[in-house]
Amino acid sequence: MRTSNDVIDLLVVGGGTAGIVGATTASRLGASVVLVERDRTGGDCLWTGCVPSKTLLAAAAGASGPAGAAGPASGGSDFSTVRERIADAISRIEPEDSPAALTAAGVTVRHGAARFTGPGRAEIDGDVVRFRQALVATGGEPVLPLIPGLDAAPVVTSETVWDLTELPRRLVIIGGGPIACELGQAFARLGAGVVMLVSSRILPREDPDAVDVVRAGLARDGVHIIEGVTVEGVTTSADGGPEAVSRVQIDDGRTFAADTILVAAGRKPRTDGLGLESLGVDLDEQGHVRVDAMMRTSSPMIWAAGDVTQNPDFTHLAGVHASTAVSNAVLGVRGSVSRTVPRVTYTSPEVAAVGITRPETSHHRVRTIEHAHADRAITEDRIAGFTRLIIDRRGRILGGTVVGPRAGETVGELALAVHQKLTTRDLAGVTHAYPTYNDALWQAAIADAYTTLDRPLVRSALTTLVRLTRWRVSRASRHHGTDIAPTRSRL
Ligand SMILES: Cc1cc2nc3c(=O)[nH]c(=O)nc-3n(C[C@H](O)[C@H](O)[C@H](O)COP(=O)(O)OP(=O)(O)OC[C@H]3O[C@@H](n4cnc5c(N)ncnc54)[C@H](O)[C@@H]3O)c2cc1C
Ligand SMILES: NC(=O)c1ccc[n+]([C@@H]2O[C@H](COP(=O)([O-])OP(=O)(O)OC[C@H]3O[C@@H](n4cnc5c(N)ncnc54)[C@H](O)[C@@H]3O)[C@@H](O)[C@H]2O)c1
Repeated sequence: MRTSNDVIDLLVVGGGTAGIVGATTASRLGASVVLVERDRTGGDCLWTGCVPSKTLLAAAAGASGPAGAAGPASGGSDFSTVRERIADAISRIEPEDSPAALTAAGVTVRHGAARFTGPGRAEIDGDVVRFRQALVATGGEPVLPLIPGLDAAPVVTSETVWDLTELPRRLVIIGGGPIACELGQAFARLGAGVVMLVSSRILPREDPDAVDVVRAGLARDGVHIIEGVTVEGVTTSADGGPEAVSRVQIDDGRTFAADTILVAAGRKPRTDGLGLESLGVDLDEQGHVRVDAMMRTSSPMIWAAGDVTQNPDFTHLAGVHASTAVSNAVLGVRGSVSRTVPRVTYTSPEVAAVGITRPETSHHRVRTIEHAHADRAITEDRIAGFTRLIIDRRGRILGGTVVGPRAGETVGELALAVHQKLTTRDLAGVTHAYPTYNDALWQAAIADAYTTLDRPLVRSALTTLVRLTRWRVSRASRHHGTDIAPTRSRL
């Protein structure tokens, strides 16, 4: 065991989005920083998450599976093209997350698995490191539910699905969250037969009306969705391996054949074996590190960000939270993270949401613009969808949902409105370009702002203003000898 006498300002454990943003921010602020990564810097987002999944979706959009014009892209060569496209996207983004880029930003990168051994001390594969403060950014990993026979079946998760060299012919997906929906649709569009078995409904966090639109989109692409079921067991004729044919049984007795089973039934934090107990860091029942709004853990000088915490698993949140955590740590300030968190599921159509998505009191009102009334959607013949706002009695926008093409782009403006506590009058007063999809957001705001005109006080003030203006205009025109006043005033 080797011990360094240097005490570093910040030890960052994990080199995913949270670790990279945390380490580079702290270094920029002038701290001495060591980042430890046991595998590859870049983390889930780059290697097995956002980047490959969004590239897969983009590649599949051109294929359009059983229902689309282009027909199935089931040939091995087509799938290898898809794989190449994914590898290419990763390789183009990877340099930004590389050890070289981190080193250039002033961060010392160590390869190895870190473990805390006591206050201010950690071990990296046997070497002792001493630190003043630490950021825990070890992320999370897929949960494998306890289903009899699953361990002997040809199972992939979001970590291993990228290793498939052939397009599955019969893919059964266990789960119905964003991973299941995005990958399920992409594989169906590429030509795989896809069955999705979900214990809840799909996308349980989203507005049910929006989910209806997404569900119809998935079904149109050939995804067979069965919700509210329990997967009881899996039997496999061969012993794992790519040739294995499994049957997945659900609680009503039906079985579904699969050459590949994608388990996308939630994720769990990576906190086992980290030695957090030696520091007195509190974990929740699932093992997430508990953090407050300043990203402090229960142990002084230990901070955490990203999927390892109880906050939602999003790359944007991992980055923003890590930046807040290390700024607080290094500068001794007390910044808090915003509670306004947009999210997007990149199915076709996309569903995006921010803030509250349902009225929470009788004073909250809902404004919905169906995309059948949005001219851009009509011109593109993609009218399935809507833009919905939740508004308080003072007209402030509390949140909303957009489902339809490019919903993920519209939600940025909605997030700004929620974050800045803007009213529908504020939004209505901003000219939006025509015809765009976020024109629907503008229409919803205008429709709501107009309703304030119907309030008795506003109505009476407007009537008075109109009468006054009519009188002024008549008087001015008489003065200039261009009498346009009606012969009998309606005043
Ligand atoms: C299929 C899929 C699609 C996704 N799509 C999106 C999306 O479109 N948009 C979005 O916002 N989010 C998306 N996500 C979620 C997003 O990927 C994560 O929220 C994000 O990557 C979390 O970053 P992180 O830094 O917290 O963790 P990670 O990226 O998991 O990084 C943690 C790192 O810590 C390392 N590590 C763990 N333990 C140790 C240790 N003891 N010592 C040293 N190193 C250690 C790991 O090797 C890993 O590299 C997706 C996720 C998946 C799986
Ligand atoms: N576009 C994005 O931003 C994006 C994309 C992918 C993943 N992510 C992040 O990763 C997280 C994890 O995604 P996820 O899709 O794995 O999980 P999830 O926790 O969001 O959803 C899990 C789903 O699986 C179902 N399920 C759980 N156990 C089951 C079982 N035994 N049988 C059948 N169904 C079961 C649940 O009912 C739920 O529908 C997401 O919540 C999200 O934060 C984000």
